[in-house]
Amino acid sequence: MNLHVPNASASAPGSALLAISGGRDSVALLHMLVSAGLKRLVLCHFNHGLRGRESGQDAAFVRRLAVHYGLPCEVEKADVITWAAKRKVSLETAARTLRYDFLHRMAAKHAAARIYLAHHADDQAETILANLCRGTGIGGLKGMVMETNSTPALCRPLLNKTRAEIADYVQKHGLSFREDSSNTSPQHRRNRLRHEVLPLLNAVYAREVSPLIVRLGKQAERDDDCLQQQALALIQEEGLITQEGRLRVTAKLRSQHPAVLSRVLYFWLGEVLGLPGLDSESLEAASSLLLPGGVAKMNLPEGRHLRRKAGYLWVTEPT
Ligand SMILES: Nc1ncnc2c1ncn2[C@@H]1O[C@H](COP(=O)(O)OP(=O)(O)OP(=O)(O)O)[C@@H](O)[C@H]1O
Repeated sequence: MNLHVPNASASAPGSALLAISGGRDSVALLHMLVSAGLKRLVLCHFNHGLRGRESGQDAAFVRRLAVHYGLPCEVEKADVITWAAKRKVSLETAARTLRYDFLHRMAAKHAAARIYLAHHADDQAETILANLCRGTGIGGLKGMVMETNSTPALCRPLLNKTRAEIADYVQKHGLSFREDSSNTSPQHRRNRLRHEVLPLLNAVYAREVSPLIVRLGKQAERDDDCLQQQALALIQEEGLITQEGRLRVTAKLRSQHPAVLSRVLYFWLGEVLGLPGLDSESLEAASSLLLPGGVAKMNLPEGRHLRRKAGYLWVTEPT
């Protein structure tokens, strides 16, 4: 299997982490990364403790893999259930948040510039479909990116490979891995997409729909990048964002295509002000505040408000 592995040369500076569950995909990626010559790899496993004894056995399996490959290993356990209950979030959200927090701490500890994840094309199709059903804009249609610009970068070298290709690889190389019993539980929406929705779509359209969804994701990424660049150039040229974090409503801003407008608003509200829970619907509604004579106030998630007055938009915090 041809795999593009950034930073694989043995002389590359710094180390990299592999987020490893012990499942088929991350075990395959471990084998590929080592085969590609990546030497300074740290295996990182997060024990969510959600599957009783099975969770402990996964962690023990990953430790044995690390010994087998002669690589360092970090394992951490957290009480995901209590954490989720305290913050009133779903177990899935809590598990993801705590796992990424662990991975970022480990990246700092090992001065790692990259975190490898074993997401593949079928995961990508499920992610895009899930985003679609939650009410995404084009941004959500992009799904996951192969490599983020962040530090540390999140790298997904398997994103173009299908689950079947990875299964073939694992079989060909005789790799053993852990089966996750929760991967079949219909309690998780993700599993229902995987085991019920996608097979039904395949049957209805008499073809594999995942590659089509992945292709749409790539097109969305390209088009969205172009619109984002236009929006960022406009923000800079016009000096749209003030030091106090307000948005200047200029004639040039108002004359923009709605696709550019919504990206200006997303950049301002999401990236600069860091507001959570912005979906395409609220961005569209926010665009209407830019129109002369349109509404001058709208509700934002978490009790905030967006207001327009005297040529500026700004956000008021909940009282
Ligand atoms: N417990 C964990 N500890 C560390 N990394 C994890 C863990 N669970 C998942 N990951 C990382 O996140 C990626 C995506 O997670 P996902 O839940 O889709 O994978 P999985 O089906 O549990 O495992 P795998 O991808 O290894 O078969 C994994 O490929 C792996 O890189």
